Amino acid sequence: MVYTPDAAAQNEPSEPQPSVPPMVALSNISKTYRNGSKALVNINLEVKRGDFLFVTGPSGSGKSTLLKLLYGQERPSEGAIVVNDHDMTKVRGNRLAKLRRRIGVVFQDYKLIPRRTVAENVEFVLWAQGFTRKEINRRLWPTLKMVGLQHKARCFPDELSGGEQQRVSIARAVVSTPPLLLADEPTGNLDSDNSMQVIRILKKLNSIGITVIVTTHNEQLVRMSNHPVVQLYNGYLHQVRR
Ligand SMILES: Nc1ncnc2c1ncn2[C@@H]1O[C@H](COP(=O)(O)OP(=O)(O)OP(=O)(O)O)[C@@H](O)[C@H]1O
Repeated sequence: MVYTPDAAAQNEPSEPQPSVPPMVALSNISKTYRNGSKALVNINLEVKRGDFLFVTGPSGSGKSTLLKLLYGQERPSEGAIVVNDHDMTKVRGNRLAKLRRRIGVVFQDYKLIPRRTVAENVEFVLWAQGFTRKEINRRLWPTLKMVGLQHKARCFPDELSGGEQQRVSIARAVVSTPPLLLADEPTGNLDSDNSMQVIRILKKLNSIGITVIVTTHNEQLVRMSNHPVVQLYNGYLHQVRR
């Protein structure tokens, strides 16, 4: 899977080329929820293919809303969103479902299936996408190894620590080698050692060419890295570090 040459080549980071469209482009995006809550105001943001971006900001500043717009769970009230060459304001139904398979998503609360083992949780994504048994096996083990959990394959989620559960959810998000990975507060429930481990894995995935966008309010994690940072504050976006 992620570490085989073919998968890596598929996502290979490339030199900046003016003709290559960005992975994510938001133009004048605003989002007001039905109750009148203004979550995002006039956001302009471009994320190039192969980039690693931190989105920071206090609670309620619009971080999760931004990611929800990127994977099509919410629609903007105004503006244009293009993700991996698709206009997210227009896609619906089956096309949206298909598009979402090309976006890995990691959540703060893991969202694992409780009665399925680690291996089954990760395999499930591939089954749902119609992969063959042979291909599932080919992808499963390198992915579990990448997150350091091959020895926990037969465990159930409630037999794992929080950090391990989060690593399963990362494995599940990337086992189908999506070109884009969104992680919404992936370290929110973890201590600092586990947080660092999660960020290291995300960086490793980025190094093989996956575009990664991570939201966090953990300033320490952001300071320890040299990746670009944007900050949301009351729905407004500011560039903090390029
Ligand atoms: N489904 C919803 N309906 C109405 N308002 C919402 C909804 N989801 C979020 N909001 C509001 O939109 C604003 C931004 O919320 P969002 O969850 O995007 O912030 P956040 O930065 O991710 O916060 P946190 O760090 O606490 O998760 C908040 O004021 C929130 O109350």
